[in-house]
Amino acid sequence: MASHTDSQRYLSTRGGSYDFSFEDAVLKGLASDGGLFIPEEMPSLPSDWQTKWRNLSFQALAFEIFSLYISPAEIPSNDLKDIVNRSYATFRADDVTPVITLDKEKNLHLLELFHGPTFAFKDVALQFLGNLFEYFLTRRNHGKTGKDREHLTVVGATSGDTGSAAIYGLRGKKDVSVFIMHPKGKVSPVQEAQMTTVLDPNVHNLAVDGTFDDCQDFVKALFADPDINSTHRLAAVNSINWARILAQISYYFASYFSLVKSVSSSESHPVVRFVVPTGNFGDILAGYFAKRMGLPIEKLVIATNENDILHRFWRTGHYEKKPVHGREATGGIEEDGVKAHEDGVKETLSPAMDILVSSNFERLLWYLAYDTYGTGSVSEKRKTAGQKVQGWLEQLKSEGGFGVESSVLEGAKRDFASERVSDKQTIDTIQLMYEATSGPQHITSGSVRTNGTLHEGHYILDPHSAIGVAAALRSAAQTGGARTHHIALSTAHPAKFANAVELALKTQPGFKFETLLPEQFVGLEKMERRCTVVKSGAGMADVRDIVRREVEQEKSH
Ligand SMILES: Cc1ncc(COP(=O)(O)O)c(C=O)c1O
Ligand SMILES: N[C@@H](CCOP(=O)(O)O)C(=O)O
Repeated sequence: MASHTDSQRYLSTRGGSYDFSFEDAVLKGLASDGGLFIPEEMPSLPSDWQTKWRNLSFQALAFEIFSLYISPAEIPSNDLKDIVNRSYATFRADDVTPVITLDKEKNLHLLELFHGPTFAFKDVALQFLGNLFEYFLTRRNHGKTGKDREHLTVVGATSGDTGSAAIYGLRGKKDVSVFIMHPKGKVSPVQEAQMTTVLDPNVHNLAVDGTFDDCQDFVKALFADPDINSTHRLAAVNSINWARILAQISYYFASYFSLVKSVSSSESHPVVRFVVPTGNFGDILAGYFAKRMGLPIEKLVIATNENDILHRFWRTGHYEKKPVHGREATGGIEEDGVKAHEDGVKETLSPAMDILVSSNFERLLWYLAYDTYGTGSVSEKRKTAGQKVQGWLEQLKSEGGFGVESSVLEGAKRDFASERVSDKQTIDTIQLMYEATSGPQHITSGSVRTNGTLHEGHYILDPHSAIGVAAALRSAAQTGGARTHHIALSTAHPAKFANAVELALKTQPGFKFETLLPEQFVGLEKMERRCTVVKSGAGMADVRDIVRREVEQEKSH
């Protein structure tokens, strides 16, 4: 086990690229063998963490957690504290990620993660990552001028939220250009406006004629391309970047402490399930790290929309882009009566989760392989895990899917459960929660904010958060409700998703969507925009040309 001051090293999930420092892992983003970085050691918590950390502020808690992964030799403690404090000073909530109680009888709580600059959970990690990039570059470029200065070309893919959070985390930062690809016409109007109205010269939006997965494939292809890598230093802002996962671990601990402090003394060790609306598997993976580190989480519940590759994996042990009939317990028809879609990604009312292949699932696969197949020394176990992951991902690429042995699936089920929530159930849940919360008295712990999520005392969920709440209610029914606390992660503000919210609430007396709009969104749609279109049929080389051209133009100004 690593201690507080050891230098944590990072390895690749595909077996290669060992022995990177935190700085290398953050600046490289993706390992050169195509794998994702994970820490060599799962750090152990201090023996007195429950008492020592219980009353810390969010910032102080984040600092303690980050210090288990980043040695002071890499980032001196005072510098790390300063980075953390600056990252969360931009949040509108003093406690950064408050917890509220939606249903006291059912012990259903909501972890509000949308109080950052772009009103989505991504801000928690991307404010931090933006400041980290700046810190490393300032240090590397000290005393350098002109061409000697290191310049980062950040490339990211978004289904709507990562893009604006990355742009807000990096706009105007010296020595950084940021390129964000979004699927054209498939993000919400507010999300599109949030990204494309940022006119700082270092911000470049690309609208790709395709899906989020096409954007994510372009990002991975650019990282694998020797040509662009010989001229540009690429960096990642998606959750393939380890720092994204690390930053998200904090709120699992913070919300656990909020809960412990709010429950009665007879429940000093409450049974807790976290329910996470899931797409790229980054958010829930941070919960998995928290659990492996020692946070007492009974289960992590994956909540998918109708793009349900992960839910099908937990049901069948097969990770397949297309559902394979006969493998589904119900022959392709889920128990909720919704037929699994046949091809590609489906456009749903929760667009930020319209993802076919979840990039961070690879990190979990590595741990499952390590725990299931590892024998011999630690390095032999790591090697075997890397080989297994490599084999599964090759199969995913060549055959569109792979299956795992039952022992691997059992390992996955030990820590996770899964639920799939249809569009109809999403709408029903927004309605249900609106009607069930008829006044602020229903929200009994944490700080209730007048940030637009309440309308005359009724709580308004965004569609992604509604998926988490729907899954939490099902899980509560299965676990016998009250004994288990469910903390559902609320990942975005409802004002970002007019379509679903209006659909759900248009018949509610007196409801007007405009009243939800935070002042930051008012008039956004009329502002000047800048965006380059990547036409259908374009390849990685076309995107590479755009990146080269726009970086050149930016530098010449
Ligand atoms: C609002 C919202 N909820 C949930 C998710 C899913 O999170 P993850 O991709 O980390 O699984 C995303 C994006 O991915 C999102 O933007
Ligand atoms: N839902 C995300 C998709 C990208 O996920 P990431 O967490 O890997 O950046 C988005 O909103 O862009």
